[in-house]
Amino acid sequence: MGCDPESLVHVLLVSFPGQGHVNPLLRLGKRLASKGLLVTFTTPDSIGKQMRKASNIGDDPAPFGDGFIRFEFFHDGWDEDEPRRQDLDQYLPQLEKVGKVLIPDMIRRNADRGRPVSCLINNPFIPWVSDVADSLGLPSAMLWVQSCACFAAYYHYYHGLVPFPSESAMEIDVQLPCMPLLKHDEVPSFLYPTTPYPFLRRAILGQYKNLDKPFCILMDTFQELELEIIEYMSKICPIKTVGPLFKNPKAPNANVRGDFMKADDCLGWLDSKPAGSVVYVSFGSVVYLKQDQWDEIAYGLLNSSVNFLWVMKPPHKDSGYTVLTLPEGFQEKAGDKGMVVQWSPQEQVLAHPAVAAFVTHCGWNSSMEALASGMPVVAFPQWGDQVTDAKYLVDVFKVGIRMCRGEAEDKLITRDVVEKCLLKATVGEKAAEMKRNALKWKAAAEAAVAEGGSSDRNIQAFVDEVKRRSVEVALAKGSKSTTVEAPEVVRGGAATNGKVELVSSS
Ligand SMILES: O=c1ccn([C@@H]2O[C@H](COP(=O)(O)OP(=O)(O)O[C@H]3O[C@H](CO)[C@@H](O)[C@H](O)[C@H]3O)[C@@H](O)[C@H]2O)c(=O)[nH]1
Ligand SMILES: O=C(O)c1ccc(O)c(O)c1
Repeated sequence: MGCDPESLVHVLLVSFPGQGHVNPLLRLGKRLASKGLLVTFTTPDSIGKQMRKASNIGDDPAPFGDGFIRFEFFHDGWDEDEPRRQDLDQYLPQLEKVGKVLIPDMIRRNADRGRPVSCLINNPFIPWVSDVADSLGLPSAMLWVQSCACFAAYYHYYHGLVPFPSESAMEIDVQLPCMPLLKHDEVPSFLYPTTPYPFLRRAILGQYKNLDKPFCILMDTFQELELEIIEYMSKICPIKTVGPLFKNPKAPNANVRGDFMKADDCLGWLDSKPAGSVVYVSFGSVVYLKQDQWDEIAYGLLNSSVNFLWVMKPPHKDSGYTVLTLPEGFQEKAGDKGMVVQWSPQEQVLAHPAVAAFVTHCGWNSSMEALASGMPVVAFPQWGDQVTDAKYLVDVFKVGIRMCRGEAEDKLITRDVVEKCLLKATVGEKAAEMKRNALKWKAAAEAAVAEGGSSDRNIQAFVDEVKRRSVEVALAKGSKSTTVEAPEVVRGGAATNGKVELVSSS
């Protein structure tokens, strides 16, 4: 292509500094860059420093497909070791105060260097980014990083459209349009009146206050996966599904990554294991289990005799969690059957033929990565959207079995239950059925992101719209515009809009 970054339409991606937020927004950035945009990714430098260290992020724009991606971090105004970052009720207002000054500064600096920004994109928890865009006369979009079902649940709660569990009726089921009936504990748990995390409810619902500002709500899901609810919510909000974002067929550049910690090398160990013989166990970046539950999982793994790869990430120093330990003699008993790491290269692990199943907390990134990798799951949700994702993985997508219902149940899952679930997910008819369904979702996910697929058409239409608006912005500002090619005609779809047929024994 041979063009220089300054000649491209420039979008600024602003991320909340959480792993589950950075990963999908950076993946979106790579997708947009591969379609010929200049993408700047920004988040506070407290996390930026960790990302630079873990992923060799350089200072120059990295070529990516037909475009470029570059990083620029900003200081959130607090000392490096400030513990208040762990308290969202304090940190989110601080981010807003600082960001409302520093993001416009960053945009002005870029304009001075011949890279005027044409559009801002944020993820949840930092809805003020669209206010910044508005104040500068720029369009904004938002990337929703959870399922459309959860988006709908929060939307209906926020607008009071259907009854949710309340202090006077704690255990009511919730019926949302175009969704299966959710039991009270399958609704995103931050909406329970008794949630220990009301600050997360406030953080998520903050986005809904500003939902009329972004011209587009991008989602890391795909049409075929959540067909009815996507169609329903699309009539209410300007939704474009663009997932699974971690699959980038046009530019699979694995070097640009957003990990906060360098992944331990476990792929060689996986290579040494027979196909379909390993269970991968990981609870994402924020969930931290109690020691007694950890012990039961440890014994369940040992007693089941399956090979396992287990992620045991260290807790954040200010999280208040005490460091988990493994039972005495665990590593010796496991021998070469088990590997314990602090952080894994999860995308590659899920794609590895040795892995048979994924014990997951059902964060949406992990859920999408599992579905799109054809990987059956054992659902171990704790809170938030995880309990809803678990319901979908098990009962709707039919790729999983349940090991627990969530933290709110306050129930110790014993080693016998862990062992039984591991065996059910790896051998026998149920395991085979889940694998068949998972492979169907993998194929559907690949079709969605392939050229002409539903997500590819949506991302192309979004890029075309950003280019069109960039001309308007430049005209309004009376400044010189970047060169904009005529928008490509949206191609006809190769993907079916039909349902993926699943097998089910229950
Ligand atoms: O050893 C590991 C463990 C995780 N990951 C990656 O880290 C991300 C984790 O994201 P997710 O599975 O969504 O979990 P959390 O980090 O816990 O995400 C938080 O944010 C998500 C988006 O809002 C929510 O869906 C979750 O419930 C919430 O816990 C994924 O991309 C994983 O591939 C690794 O690369 N290596
Ligand atoms: O979106 C969420 O549910 C969620 C909760 C806690 C986190 O730390 C996070 O990054 C996301």
